[in-house]
Amino acid sequence: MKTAIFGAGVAGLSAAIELVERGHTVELYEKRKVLGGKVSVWKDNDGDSIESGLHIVFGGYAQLQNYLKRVGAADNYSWKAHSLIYAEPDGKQSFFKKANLPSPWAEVVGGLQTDFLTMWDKISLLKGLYPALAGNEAYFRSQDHMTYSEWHRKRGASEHSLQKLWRAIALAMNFIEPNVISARPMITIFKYFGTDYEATKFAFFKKNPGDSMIEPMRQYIQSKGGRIFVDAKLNRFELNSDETVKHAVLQDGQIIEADAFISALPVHTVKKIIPRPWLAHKYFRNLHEFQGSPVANCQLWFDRKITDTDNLMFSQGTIFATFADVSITCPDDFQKGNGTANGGSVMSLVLAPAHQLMDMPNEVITELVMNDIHDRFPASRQAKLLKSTIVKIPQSVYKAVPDVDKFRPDQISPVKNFFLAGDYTDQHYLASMEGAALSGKLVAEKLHAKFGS
Ligand SMILES: Cc1cc2nc3c(=O)[nH]c(=O)nc-3n(C[C@H](O)[C@H](O)[C@H](O)COP(=O)(O)OP(=O)(O)OC[C@H]3O[C@@H](n4cnc5c(N)ncnc54)[C@H](O)[C@@H]3O)c2cc1C
Repeated sequence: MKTAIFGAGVAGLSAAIELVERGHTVELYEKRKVLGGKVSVWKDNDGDSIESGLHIVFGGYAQLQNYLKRVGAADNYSWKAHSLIYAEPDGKQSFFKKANLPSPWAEVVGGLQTDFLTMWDKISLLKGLYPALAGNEAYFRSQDHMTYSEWHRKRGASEHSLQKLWRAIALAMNFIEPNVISARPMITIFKYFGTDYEATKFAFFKKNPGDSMIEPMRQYIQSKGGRIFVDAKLNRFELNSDETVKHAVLQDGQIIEADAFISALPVHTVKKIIPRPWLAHKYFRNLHEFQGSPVANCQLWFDRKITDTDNLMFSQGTIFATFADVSITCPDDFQKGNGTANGGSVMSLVLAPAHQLMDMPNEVITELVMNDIHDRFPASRQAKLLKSTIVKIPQSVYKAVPDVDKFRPDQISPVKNFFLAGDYTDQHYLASMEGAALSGKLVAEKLHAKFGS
């Protein structure tokens, strides 16, 4: 059984791992020179690692961690202290620290001790968010018709906690505001956050996601006989008379024959390559319901440390939503002696919401970022900025807006030899590395069940 997979992000790589292990002949085609998709990392001319985006592994990412173990990368990430850290003006920090108790007491006691919420915030949150903590999947799905802001206000939770606490979470999860994101993913996260201590721990890759995860995945797939081609852009599918795929055609005209074809492309690309006859199926037409979230990642190299925080940070009222000093959190890469790093901070910052940044010159964006950095990290005012980079992704993960969840497609399509994988396909996580990993597992299991090896 020969399977051709298009797209070497986490979804395509995960599907390849599963299929080579089941004895399939696997060929993986990636349009870029670098693997990993939204998790990709490459070196610039100075030898510095440039990330598509700062990436965190959550304790609840069981499937992703399973793959990291299988490919020999279980020691390539490290857990950080279990708290949400908010960078405040003038270098202050506020914390939501989980207490050392079983859930939900860890969260209740931690929440009550939090200094950046008022007593009214805390009481209204406890009362207002209860249905989320007690809810199940059916309840979460039933709330998908409204935005998170609507849900929050309807539950009587305070406006201050919405802006202070949950706005940062919405921006971190999906790069969109709470009055845009659906209530469903947010309250699903509350459930995890409020009831499962382990699920909400987070870890950083010791080097970067490329070296610590994508490279071991590549090596593993190739060691099992899988073949990976880069600079290999899928152009189109040509069909048999029964509308199954006859073969795929790459941009350079090369024809790819296989028994089964998996698209592990981002949803905005899949929409462009779906052959016209397939649009007779609602399954394929539904893909047009998805829009990508714009996001940008900024990296700043300083000549000295501007923070000593070894963890993810959030902030409100800044151009960046989540960020970290990767010279501290990812010590095996962004440290003294590597490229531009000279012992100073290397800030990696996710800029969101980012729609207004997509056409802005990078120098202007860097200036805006630096203003906020000076405000949140006063030590940076004495530091010299050695270098900055910006990566813009106009269409990253799909926008989890109200009523879009129901359009997430199953991995099995109505076309007998064509399958979908990707973080946007139907699995129980939002678009994320775990969602992509789950989609890769599901597509391989379903394909294998249908065809065998
Ligand atoms: C800034 C940022 C920060 C993030 N932070 C986190 C985080 O902390 N934790 C987390 O879990 N998730 C995070 N995510 C989300 C996570 O990166 C994605 O959900 C996940 O990586 C998506 O994987 P995927 O394989 O579904 O898609 P992709 O990564 O988009 O992979 C698709 C692949 O298809 C390739 N491709 C496209 N067109 C073609 C073509 N025509 N032919 C061949 N190949 C093609 C692409 O180059 C790409 O390699 C973040 C995302 C961004 C952008």
